[in-house]
Amino acid sequence: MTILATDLARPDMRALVSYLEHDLQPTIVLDTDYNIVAANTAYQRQFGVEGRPHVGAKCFRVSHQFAVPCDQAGEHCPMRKAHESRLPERVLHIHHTPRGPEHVDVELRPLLDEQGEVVGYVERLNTVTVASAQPQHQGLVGRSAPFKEALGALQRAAPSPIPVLLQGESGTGKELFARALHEGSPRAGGPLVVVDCTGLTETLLESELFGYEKGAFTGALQRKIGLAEAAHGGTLFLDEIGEVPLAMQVKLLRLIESGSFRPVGSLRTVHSDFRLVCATHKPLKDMVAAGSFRQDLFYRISAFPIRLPALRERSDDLPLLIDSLLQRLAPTAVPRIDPSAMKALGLHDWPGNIRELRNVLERARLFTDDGVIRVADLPAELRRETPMVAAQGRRGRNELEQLAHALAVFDGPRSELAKTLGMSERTLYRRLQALEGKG
Ligand SMILES: Nc1ncnc2c1ncn2[C@@H]1O[C@H](COP(=O)(O)OP(=O)(O)OP(=O)(O)O)[C@@H](O)[C@H]1O
Repeated sequence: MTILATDLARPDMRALVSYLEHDLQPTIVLDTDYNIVAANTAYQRQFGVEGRPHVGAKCFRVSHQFAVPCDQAGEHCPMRKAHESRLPERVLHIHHTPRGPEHVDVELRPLLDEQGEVVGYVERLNTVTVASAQPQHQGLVGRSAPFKEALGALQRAAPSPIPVLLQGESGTGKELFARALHEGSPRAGGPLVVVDCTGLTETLLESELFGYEKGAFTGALQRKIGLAEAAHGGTLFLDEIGEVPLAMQVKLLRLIESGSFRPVGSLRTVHSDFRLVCATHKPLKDMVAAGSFRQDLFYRISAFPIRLPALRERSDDLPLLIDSLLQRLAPTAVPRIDPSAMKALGLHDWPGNIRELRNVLERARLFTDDGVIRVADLPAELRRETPMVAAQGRRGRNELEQLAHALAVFDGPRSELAKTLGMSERTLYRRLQALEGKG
């Protein structure tokens, strides 16, 4: 461990530093003037550049490339707070690292002298692996303040068994967050079982969730284990829990409270040990007031609510999300977006959130033939929002030509193509006929 010759190099501090050297977590020691005075090997390995451990440098310069402390640059500074409270502080920051920007969970502990004065700090850094601040082929990406707030909450909840309720509009990434919670938890090695509660009748939900015995009902030709049992040792994710019929809610409550249930047509009680994560886009509290959602169930599932921001609240993330989604849609030839199209995307309200963004990009990719997405490749409602921009649309290529191009490059069933192009299958069929008539 490298130590700078300062006050913190006193014998007692040397003892502390030698202790930290054995920490597998990247750890640094800071003085009260933001100087890094010692860094353990784990830190040097993860954050050092070409063997330079950053000792002697200011923490805000190393981690953020700021010229001033974080709080003066609009970031939350844990040092300022720890100095006042004399207590440990934890905060999620985006740090500049040799691998580019990364989400880092920063834990700062003040070091106090005999008089209780703060003489320095120990900072432990934990790189967040379940989300990325750079374009990524999979998983959660984001770096805006509302995204960081949700991610910070996820980081807090993940290690504990507490039930989490993910609340957000459709397409905001509730399922991805549930996956990240599972992956960040001690149950990551166990199963993640997703149950979509939409459109299921009470009987169907019950047999799906609890399983059934052979002969329990017509069509039950053999015994089937339920999803609650399949989640044993892992996470049970109940998506759209607001859709669960009232009559079924009491059985769900029993399952959550005791971890026990009876498969349909069975006398035996099965026990399953799972961590519960639920999601909804519905206002459950209002539903409780209206009598359509049980209050006791609501309190059971909402011990740790996390609100996922709508895409329009995190428009700073749009370029990063677009880069990531394009990499995912076309990994071998990632299309570019021209500035006017980018502007049009930025002006849209995104009621369907990231799912809508993904569909728009997928559609646009099918319409571009030179690898550059332009305003003309965007759906009409996005073009309408930017009449000026739309007027600059490149080609007079007619709709049938665009369709012919989409057909040539789309690899999948026609029903999917219709969905991607935002038209009904009938409309697609009619246009295809027109195309054939032309050819
Ligand atoms: N932060 C994110 N980074 C990258 N991709 C994301 C992010 N959030 C969502 N997505 C993508 O957006 C799409 C919708 O996400 P997801 O299905 O998780 O949303 P949802 O909130 O569960 O939707 P619904 O309520 O309709 O079930 C998926 O393709 C997902 O991969």
